[in-house]
Amino acid sequence: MQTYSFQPTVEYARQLDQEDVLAHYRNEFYIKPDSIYMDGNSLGLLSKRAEKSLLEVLADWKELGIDGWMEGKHPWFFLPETLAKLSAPLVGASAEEVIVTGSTTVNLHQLVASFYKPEGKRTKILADELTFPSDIYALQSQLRLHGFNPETHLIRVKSRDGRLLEEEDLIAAMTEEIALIILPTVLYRSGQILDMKRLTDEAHARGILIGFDGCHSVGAIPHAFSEWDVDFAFWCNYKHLNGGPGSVGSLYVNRKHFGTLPGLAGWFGSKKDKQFDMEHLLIPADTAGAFQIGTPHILSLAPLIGSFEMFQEAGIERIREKSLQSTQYLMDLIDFELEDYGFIIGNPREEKRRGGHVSLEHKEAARICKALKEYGVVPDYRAPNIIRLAPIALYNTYEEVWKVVQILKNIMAEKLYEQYSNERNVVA
Ligand SMILES: Cc1ncc(COP(=O)(O)O)c(C=O)c1O
Ligand SMILES: Nc1ccccc1C(=O)C[C@H](N)C(=O)O
Repeated sequence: MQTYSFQPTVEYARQLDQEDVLAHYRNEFYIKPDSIYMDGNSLGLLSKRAEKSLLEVLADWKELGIDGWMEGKHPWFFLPETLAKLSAPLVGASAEEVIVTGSTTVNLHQLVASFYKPEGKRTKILADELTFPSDIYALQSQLRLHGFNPETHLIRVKSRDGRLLEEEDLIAAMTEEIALIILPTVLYRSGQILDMKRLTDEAHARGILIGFDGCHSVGAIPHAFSEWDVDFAFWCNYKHLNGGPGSVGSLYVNRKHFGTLPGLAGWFGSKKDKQFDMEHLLIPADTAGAFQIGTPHILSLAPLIGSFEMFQEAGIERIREKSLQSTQYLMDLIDFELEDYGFIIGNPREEKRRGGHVSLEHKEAARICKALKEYGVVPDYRAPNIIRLAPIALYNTYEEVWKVVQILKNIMAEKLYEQYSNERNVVA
C-alpha cells in the first residue's frame, strides 16, 4: 500500500481501492446492488464460501444421516475443535485453548460458573458501566446464584465522559474485594480498544482473574491472549466473522487453567474417546473443549468453515491494516465534509485505541439512520445518539466510504432526516 495521505476526491477513493490488496475478497460476498452495507460489526454478510460449507454439511446430513458425525466431509463430532484450530490465530491462542461452542452470553455464564470462586473478602465481580447489557444480566444472575446481591457485589467502573473507559480507573477499582474481572476488548458503542495486556498484568499483580468479551474485536483486530496471559475470553462469530445470524460463538481458556472443572457441565465437554462410554462420571477434555455443554449446533457452525478459511487466507494483520486505513479515511471525510452539521466522532482517534467501527454521535441520530437506510446505506443505531459505521476490510470499498459521506452530507444539507421520527425501531 502507498502511504495514505488524505484527499477528499472520489478519484482518491478509487486509487485506494486499486491499491487494496484485499479488494478481490469483495467478490466472494453477496453484496446487495445499490446498497452500501456498513453494519458488518453487528451482522456480517454472507460469503459464498460460508454458503458452500453450509450446503456441504446439509448434503452430508441428506446422504449420511447419523454417520455425518464421523464420516461427513466435515465430521460433525470434531467440528468445534476443527473450527477452533482455524480461528485460534485470530486471538493469539493455541488450538487447544479455543473451542467454538455456545453463544456469547452462554459462554460468559459457563466461564463465570467455572472461574468465579468467591473466598473470604474476595467476593465481588468488576465490570464497567458501558458494557453490553447481556453481560451485565449474566453477571447479576451469577452473583444471585452465589447468594450475593448484585447491587453491592457487581462493581461497574464509571466512564468519565460516557464514551470511554480509562485504564487507570479500571485498575484503581481492582481492590482486594474483587474475585473476577470481566471487560470488553472493544466497547460496542464507542469502539474503544482496552489495553488488554496492561489490564491483565495489573489484575494478576493483585491476584485477580480476568476475562474479556471479544464480540467487537475478534475478526477486526489481532489479539495475543496467550502472550498477554489472559485467563479466559468469549465472543460471537456473527459480526466480523460473518458466521450468520445466531451462529455459534467461541471461548478461550488459557492452558494454565486446563483441568478446571466446568461450572456448567455436559457430556460434550467429555474427552472425545470417553464420551460414548456413557459413564455417569464425567471425564472432561483436557483442553478448552471441556467447557462445551451439549450437542453442537452443527448447522450454525457450518458457515464458519468457509468463513474462517477466508480469514486464515487473508490474514488478520492485513485485515487490521485495511480496517485502520478505511476508518481513518471515513473520519477524515467526516471532518472535511460534515463540519457544519453537529456531528461528534466519539471513538478514540489513535490507532491503538480504536477498533473496527466509527462511532458518530448526533442528537438526531435515530432519524439520520432511518434516512441513511432510505438512501441506500445500512448503518446501525445505538440509543440515544450513536450512528455506528463499519467499513469491513473483506467487503467494503473506499469508494463506498466516500459515497456514504456524500449521502450523509446530502441528508444533512437538505434536512431529509426531518421526515422521520427520532425514535429507534424495534431492532435498533
Ligand atoms: C459485546 C457483546 N456482548 C454480548 C453480546 C450478546 O451476544 P449473544 O446474544 O450472542 O449472546 C453482544 C451482541 O449481541 C455484544 O455485542
Ligand atoms: N445479536 C443481535 C441480534 C439482533 C440484532 C443485533 C444483534 C447484535 O449482535 C447487536 C450487537 N451485539 C451490538 O453491538 O449492538
